[in-house]
Amino acid sequence: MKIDVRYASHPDDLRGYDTRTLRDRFLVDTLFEADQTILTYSHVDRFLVGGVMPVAGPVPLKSAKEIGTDSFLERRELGLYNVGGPGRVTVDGARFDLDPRDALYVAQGSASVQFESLDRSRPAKFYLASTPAHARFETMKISAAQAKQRPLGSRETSNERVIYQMIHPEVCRTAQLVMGMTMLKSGNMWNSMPCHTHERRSEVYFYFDLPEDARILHLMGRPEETRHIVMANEQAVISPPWSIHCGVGTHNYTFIWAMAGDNQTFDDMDAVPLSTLR
Ligand SMILES: O=C(O)C(=O)C[C@H](O)C(=O)CO
Ligand SMILES: [Zn+2]
Repeated sequence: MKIDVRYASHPDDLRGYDTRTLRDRFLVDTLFEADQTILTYSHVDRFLVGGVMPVAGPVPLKSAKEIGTDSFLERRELGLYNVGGPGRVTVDGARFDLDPRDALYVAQGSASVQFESLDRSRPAKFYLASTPAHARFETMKISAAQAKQRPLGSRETSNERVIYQMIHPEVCRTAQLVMGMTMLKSGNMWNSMPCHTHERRSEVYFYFDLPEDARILHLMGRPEETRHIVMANEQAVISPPWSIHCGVGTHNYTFIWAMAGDNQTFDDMDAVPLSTLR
């Protein structure tokens, strides 16, 4: 298991960041390596994000000194998506088979979690997001068909997309974690534009379904002082509570968003008028 620790930063710090520093602080550039658990521990809302790609055999989810408990989920909850081939997650002996784009919420207090691929020639890739949890709720598998779907945007503004709210209070109860998937329609490149902030919550975006030679320009920073991070397929980016988070691709793509903080109110966003962006 590998864990990279990221500290929280003050918005004013961004003024002095060069490209390398910006990427080191916010970009999670590698999530999947065969039979490895690759995690990033962010001090922003104590988010843990990462990936597991089991190839040779099952991979267990282990705790670590950075997490500070005997088992990973002793004081945390976990949301995950399969973005690879067919896979299986076993939680305290209960098996959950996940097709591509299926999600699983794993309850706080679950003692053992194990990941495996059902077809070694097409390994499963599990994208994980975990946050501290004060209470235990039900472990639950959620497919895109069970999601609360919210179509948004238009072709004219190149942001026609569907938001699939999956680990969301109306679908699956959690202590604080809220997760979903946004799929852009073909020919549409912009996500989350017009953009927003929500100081009550922080967020992590994980981009996938992007061709290898395509890129996304992810925008972050305070609305009046923005920066961009050039991102490739299957990379994630941490958005502190003070930051906008939106992007434009050279091709359409899908992304998984995960939020944690003071509320679970998806629509509690502070819209940023385009005229104020700098
Ligand atoms: O496409 C979008 O717009 C989104 O998916 C927005 C994210 O869900 C988000 O940032 C929620 O706060
Ligand atoms: Zn947001």
